[in-house]
Amino acid sequence: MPARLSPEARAAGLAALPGWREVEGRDAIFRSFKFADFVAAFGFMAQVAVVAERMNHHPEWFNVYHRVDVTLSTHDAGGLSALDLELAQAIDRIAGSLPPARASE
Ligand SMILES: C[C@H](O)[C@H](O)[C@H]1CNC2=NC(N)=NC(=O)C2=N1
Repeated sequence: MPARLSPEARAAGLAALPGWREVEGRDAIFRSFKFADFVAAFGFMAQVAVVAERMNHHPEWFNVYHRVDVTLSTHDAGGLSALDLELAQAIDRIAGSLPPARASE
């Protein structure tokens, strides 16, 4: 069973994930992504799904058109664990490998 991060580990982990923010009133982190279009957003979700399944650690997410909102927390630990930091890093790598949304969007 994954353990919740200590305050020090949490602070260090979040410092290494500048695109993510803490969720108000919940021990979780959040990031919103925008992609070139719906197919790119879905391709992102498909790639993340493979990593999440391999880790047995799954995101809470919402998709509308080219946007994907991702929330990470470890349900079994009741808050943030190292698995969330690891999955967030993997998610950022996948998102960074895809074409970004046009600046106007
Ligand atoms: C039974 C299964 O291994 C557990 O429910 C796993 C699945 N994926 C999970 N994902 C997340 N985010 N938190 C969990 O505690 C978790 N637990």
